[in-house]
Amino acid sequence: MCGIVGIVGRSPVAARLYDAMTILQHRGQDAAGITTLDDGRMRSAKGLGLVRDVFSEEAVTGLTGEVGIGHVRYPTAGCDQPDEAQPMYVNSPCGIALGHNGNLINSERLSRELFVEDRRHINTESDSEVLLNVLAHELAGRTRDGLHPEDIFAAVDGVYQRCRGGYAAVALIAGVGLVAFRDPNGIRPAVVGRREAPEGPEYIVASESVVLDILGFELISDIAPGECVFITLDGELHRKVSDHAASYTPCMFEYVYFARPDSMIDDLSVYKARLRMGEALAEKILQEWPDHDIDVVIPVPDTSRTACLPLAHQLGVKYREGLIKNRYIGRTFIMPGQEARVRSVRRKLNAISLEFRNKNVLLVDDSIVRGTTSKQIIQMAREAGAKKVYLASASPPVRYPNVYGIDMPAASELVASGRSEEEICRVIGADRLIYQDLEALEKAVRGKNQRLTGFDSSCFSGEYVTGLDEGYLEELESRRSDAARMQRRRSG
Ligand SMILES: O=P(O)(O)OC[C@H]1O[C@H](OP(=O)(O)OP(=O)(O)O)[C@H](O)[C@@H]1O
Ligand SMILES: NC(=O)CC[C@H](N)C(=O)O
Ligand SMILES: [Mg+2]
Repeated sequence: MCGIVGIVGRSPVAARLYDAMTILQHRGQDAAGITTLDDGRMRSAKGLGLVRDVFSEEAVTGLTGEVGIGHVRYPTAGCDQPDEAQPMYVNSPCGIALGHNGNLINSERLSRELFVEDRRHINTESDSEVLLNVLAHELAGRTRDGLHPEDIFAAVDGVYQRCRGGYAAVALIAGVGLVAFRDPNGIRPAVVGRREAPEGPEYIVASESVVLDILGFELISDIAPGECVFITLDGELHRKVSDHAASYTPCMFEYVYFARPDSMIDDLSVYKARLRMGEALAEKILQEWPDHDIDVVIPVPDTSRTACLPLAHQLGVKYREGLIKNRYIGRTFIMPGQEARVRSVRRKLNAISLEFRNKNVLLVDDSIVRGTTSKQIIQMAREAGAKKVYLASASPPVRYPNVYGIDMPAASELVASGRSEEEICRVIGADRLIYQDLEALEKAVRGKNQRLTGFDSSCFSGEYVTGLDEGYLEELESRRSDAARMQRRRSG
């Protein structure tokens, strides 16, 4: 997953973009970048690593301008090359910089088309470079007397017709303004907000509403599926939903794991959704296992905490923080490479023995993906003296790859792929394993929201809202599995 932000301000924006990116850091830890626009000139700085490592104070000060965009990256295409860091830039038909969250499922074909038909050269393996070039090509036919809102909307319509997949993007167009758009199914999230500055209104676009809270902007709304938001350099806001809008199916994994709990996505509080996930899971446990012998409920920090508290409450069992997290180690799931992920779990989590010794413990996690975390913490719980170790997951078994912006491309790496729940339980070494049902999860997340068509729950159900070309998943696995990546690295 990646994080995007864009601001059309009335005073320099670089420091605010920097702050926004630190707020979105949980969405991508591999690379970060900012591009600003100052008097027709784009200024850019980007690099590999966390936001605080990429930007010195001088670097931020050098990014002058009252309009700009920022990006934090967690790759789903290409790898961790510096030239794949975003925002990316093209200079034809005018200066355009773009930051993208998501993943295109037809980028190979588009890349060939761009080369052969549109005479554009793609220089990296990044699908975001493809998206940027499609946008640039669509704008190119429409720049006769400058770019007006209708031209921008028509160009983004062209993007919707050509680009399949999940995408929320923010682009800066020199001399024109800031453009943001969201894929026709609304898979990836994006919101727009406003703030009254003494000099006039300022606008912001971001992946998550928490950025607006902290930077003092009012949330106007989510960007709708298939909607384009265009803010001119004078601070005029234009919006249009395309006829190509298809469904309203945000990514379920945002609510389960990715987003911060203090964000609102598509009118749903992530925090409340997680509380309801915990309640629903408790109901299932009580139904299937009324005579359970759980002595204590312990969350696997951080993300599962919100769901774990109401779960323990509903079971009538003590909630204890028995696993302590080292706050200086980032999210392990989004680290590149299985080796790094395995090492990090142990360095990141440690058990407080007295909460485990001679007890039947229920560990609660938000999700079990590769099983990296669960295998290790179950072992840790046993070493700390637990009598029985049970595990509950607030989401169903992850059996299918994600193709819309979360880097789980290979079914063979998912611990639940092709396995029954009993087999998974054995593999991770638990005494009992309880998963949330998909129907209960969707009900818990949706709450009373009637606007959504449903969710993209493909990693749980294997049903992909955009449909997939025959052989796509096999090709993705052969290109992006951990083994394939290691092999590529070894052969230079
Ligand atoms: O089965 P796995 O492949 O291990 O993936 C699932 C785990 O990874 C995530 O935690 P992570 O450490 O990334 O972040 P968190 O601190 O936000 O929970 C998630 O919350 C699960 O704990
Ligand atoms: N996780 C994401 O949103 C990744 C964006 C883009 N596909 C990249 O690899 O840079
Ligand atoms: Mg976790």
